[in-house]
Amino acid sequence: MRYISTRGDAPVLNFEEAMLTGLASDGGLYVPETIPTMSAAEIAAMAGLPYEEIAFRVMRPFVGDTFGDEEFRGIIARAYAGFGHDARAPLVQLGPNHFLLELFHGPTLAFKDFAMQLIGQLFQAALSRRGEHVTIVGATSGDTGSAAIEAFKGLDNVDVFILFPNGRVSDVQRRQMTTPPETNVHALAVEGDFDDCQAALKEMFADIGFRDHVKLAAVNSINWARVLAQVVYYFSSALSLGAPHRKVSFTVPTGNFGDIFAGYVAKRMGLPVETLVIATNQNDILHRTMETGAYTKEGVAPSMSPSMDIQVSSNFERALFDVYDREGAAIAQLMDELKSGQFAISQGAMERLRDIFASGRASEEETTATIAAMHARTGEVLCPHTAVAVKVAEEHLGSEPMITLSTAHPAKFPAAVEAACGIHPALPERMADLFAREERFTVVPNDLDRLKSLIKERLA
Ligand SMILES: Cc1ncc(COP(=O)(O)O)c(C=O)c1O
Ligand SMILES: N[C@@H](CCOP(=O)(O)O)C(=O)O
Repeated sequence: MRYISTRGDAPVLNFEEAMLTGLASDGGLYVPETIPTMSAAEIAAMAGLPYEEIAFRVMRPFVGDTFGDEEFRGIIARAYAGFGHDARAPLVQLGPNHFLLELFHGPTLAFKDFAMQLIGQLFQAALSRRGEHVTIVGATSGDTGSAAIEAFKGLDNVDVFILFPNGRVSDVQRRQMTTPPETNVHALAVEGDFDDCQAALKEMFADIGFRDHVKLAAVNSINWARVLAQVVYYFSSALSLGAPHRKVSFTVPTGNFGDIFAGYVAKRMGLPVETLVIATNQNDILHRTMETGAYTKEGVAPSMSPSMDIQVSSNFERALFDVYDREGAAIAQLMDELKSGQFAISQGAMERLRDIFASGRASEEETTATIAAMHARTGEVLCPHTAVAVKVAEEHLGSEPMITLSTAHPAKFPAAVEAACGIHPALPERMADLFAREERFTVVPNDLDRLKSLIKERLA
C-alpha cells in the first residue's frame, strides 16, 4: 500500500513512513493511492465478530507489510483493552429509526481514544524497531490533546507538545491535559483559537530545518493512521444494524472533518452508506460550503461544543482531492486561495460532494434545547457535540437507520449539560480527583517563533 499527497508534489510513502511523517512536504495530507474494497460477502462475514477482529480485517489492507498479522493483532488488542465497554462502541436506540453510537468509553471519554490508543501502540512498535525518538506536536480544541497525552505519556522515545487555545476548552478537557505529571508531556496554552494552533503546527512542518531538528511527528488527523482507526466503527455499527443487507446513514458532529472522512472511506470500501450528514455548530463553515459552494472563513465564535469551533477544516482537503479527480495541483491552488480567506469549489466537484454528503447546523439555543428534549424523551444525557448532531440527524431521518455519532461523554462538558437538562454528569471514579490534581502548563503568545524556541529549549 502506497500513500500519496493531496497536493501531488511529495514523496510517495509506505504506511509506516506516512504515519511517522505526518504532514506531506508539499503541505498536503497523505491518502492511500487506492482505497481497498471489501465485497458484500467479506463485510457480511464480520457480523457478530468482536470489535478487535473487525478492526483487524478493515485496517489490514491499509497497513501493507509494516506489521505482520500477529503483531498487528497484538497492537489492536492492547489498544482497546482499557476501554470501559465490552462492545467498545455500543449502539443505543434513540427512536424508531435513530441510533446513537457511543464513542466515549475510552480512557479520556471521547472518540479520539479509538485512534489515539491505536497509534500510541503503532508508534511504539515502529519507533522501538527503528531506535528513534520523535517530537509529537499536536493542536487541539480539547479532545485530541487529552487523548494524545494519555496515549503517549511516560514513553521514552516520544516527547509530546500539545497546543490548546487558552480559555477555550472546558475545565475537564484542560485538566486532562495539564495534570499528567510525566515529564515528556508539555501542555502549551496558546493565546489564540484552535485554527491558530493548527496553523502553527502546519507551519512547523513547513520549516524543514525545524522539522528535521526535532524529528517532528503528528497525531492530529493530519496523520492517516488517525483516520484509518476511525473507519472501523462505521463498519461495526452498520453491521449491528444489518449491513451489508441493509443501508444505513450516519450523522457526524464535525469540526476538522476527520471523523466524517473516515465514514466516507468506509463507504468507498464498500459499506452500503446512504448519506453522510455533516453536523456543525454555529461555526458552520462546512454547512455554508455545502449550501453555497464557497468555502469562506468568517472567524470563530466560541460555543458550548468547543471541540468543533474550527474554520480551517483540515481533512476537507482529502475529500476535495477525490472530488477533483485526485488532481494535486488543483488542490494546491485552492489551499493557496484560502490564505486570502476563501475559495470557490467547481460545480462538478460540488455535485459529487452533494451526492455523498448532506449537512446541517445547530445554534447554541438549538443545542441546549436538544439536550433537554432528548433527556426528557429518552433519558439519554448528551454532550453538546452529540446534541448538535442529534438535532441535525432528526432533520435527515429517512427510511434507512440513522446512526448519530456520540463523540464525547457529557461529563467533559458539565456546565452546558447541567444548564440544559438539570443533570450534573459525573466523571468516572478513576477521574474523580481530577480537580484536586496539580496543573502544569505554559501560556504562550500566538507566535510561531516563540513556540518553536520553546519546544527546542524543552527538548534540550
Ligand atoms: C467531542 C468532539 N466531537 C466532534 C469533533 C469533530 O470531529 P472532527 O474534527 O473529526 O470533525 C471533535 C473534534 O475533533 C470532538 O472532540
Ligand atoms: N476537535 C479536535 C480538533 C483537532 O482535530 P484532529 O482530529 O485533527 O486531531 C480536538 O478535540 O482537538
